[in-house]
Amino acid sequence: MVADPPLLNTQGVHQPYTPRLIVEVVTADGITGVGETYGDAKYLELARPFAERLKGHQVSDLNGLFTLADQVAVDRSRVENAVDVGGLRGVQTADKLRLSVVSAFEVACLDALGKALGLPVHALLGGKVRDAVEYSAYLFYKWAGHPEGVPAEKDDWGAAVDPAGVVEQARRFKERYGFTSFKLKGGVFPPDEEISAVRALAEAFPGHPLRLDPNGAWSVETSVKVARELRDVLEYLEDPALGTPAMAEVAERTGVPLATNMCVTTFAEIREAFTKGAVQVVLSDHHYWGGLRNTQQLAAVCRTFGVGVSMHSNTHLGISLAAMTHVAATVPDLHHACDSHYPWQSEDVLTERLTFEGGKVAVPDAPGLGVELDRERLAVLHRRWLDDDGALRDRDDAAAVRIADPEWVTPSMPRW
Ligand SMILES: O=C([O-])C(=O)C[C@H](O)[C@@H](O)C(=O)[O-]
Ligand SMILES: [Mg+2]
Repeated sequence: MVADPPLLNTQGVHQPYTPRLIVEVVTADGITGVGETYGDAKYLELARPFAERLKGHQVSDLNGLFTLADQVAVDRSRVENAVDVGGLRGVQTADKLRLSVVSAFEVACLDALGKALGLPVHALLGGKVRDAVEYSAYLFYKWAGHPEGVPAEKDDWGAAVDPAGVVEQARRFKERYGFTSFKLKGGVFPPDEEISAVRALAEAFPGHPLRLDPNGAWSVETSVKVARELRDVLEYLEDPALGTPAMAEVAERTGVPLATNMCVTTFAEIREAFTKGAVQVVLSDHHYWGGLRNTQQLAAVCRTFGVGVSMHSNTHLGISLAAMTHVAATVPDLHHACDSHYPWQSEDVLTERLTFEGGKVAVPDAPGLGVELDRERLAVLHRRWLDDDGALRDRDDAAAVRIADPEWVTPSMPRW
């Protein structure tokens, strides 16, 4: 479990620790490869039997991973009527769960294969077309600390609950990491307040690309209003409303580009969304899409339809950032900076953290992912998971708010 600051979203607030699953494959020759994905119980339940089936499998047989995953049963009660990560990434299905698990193993196999061949992962994916991948700062409304009585790592970011706080946070992101584009997680405060925050960012950072992402918290009418008010400063609006028909209406009525990591999360959802003009940029979460090669395939489909592609992230560690960076380096038409939670994570399982210079991560050229697992750090984070009584083993952003406000109920959507 990895320390996470009290970041606010429309469902609640991040708990002090978030579970991540670290996967390690070992070849017959003793070469190891690492991967990372979501670590809630439902992912672990699937990863264990899946790992059993992989014994004796070739690390180069990446297509075979999907066939094997289909043989692993998913507990239907885990996915029926469930929404993933507190409802922030659309409806959960057995297939999406399987793909998220496969992604960690695919990355681990690529890491091992690259080390065996002396090639970086990007070379196994066809070769990099850029030497550094650009990321945007991922701004969050944020409390100064977790609710009283909750033991957690201290962070030095302070609170951000109004436009001035958001601008200050952005300034520090720019100073520390050189980011030049900013994504604000919205859906937290009434839309007018979030419009003011984006306006304040536009004034403080003229010409910098800005995005606002309320995770589908607005009705079509609210989305249209916000889009019209911010059209002159937004690079894109991300998931203002839930679902393809609502997104299509907002796009049609405003002409403001819409991005998504909620209404297009599988290949099956592409046809309707693209035909209706519902989205102009698809943001791949490589875990959710089933790995790096599926992300490349998504990019090819987007290119075919003239739709943009980029990547978004969730709370994650350096293995996932390295994986994102390798695949992003191979996507020819990457015209929007990817977003990453990584700067919010004070902890990692790597011997050396990845760094952002000028808002970019240099594409590693060492064999495999180019990262090394720090087993001691991993053991510390694992010990925290073992010691947890179960309260934090599944991410639950509403539970974290209820500690401060017992009356809190998860808002029904659209919230505004
Ligand atoms: O772009 C997004 O929608 C996300 O990154 C979803 C995340 O779950 C984010 O909202 C969070 O972690 O609070
Ligand atoms: Mg989003």
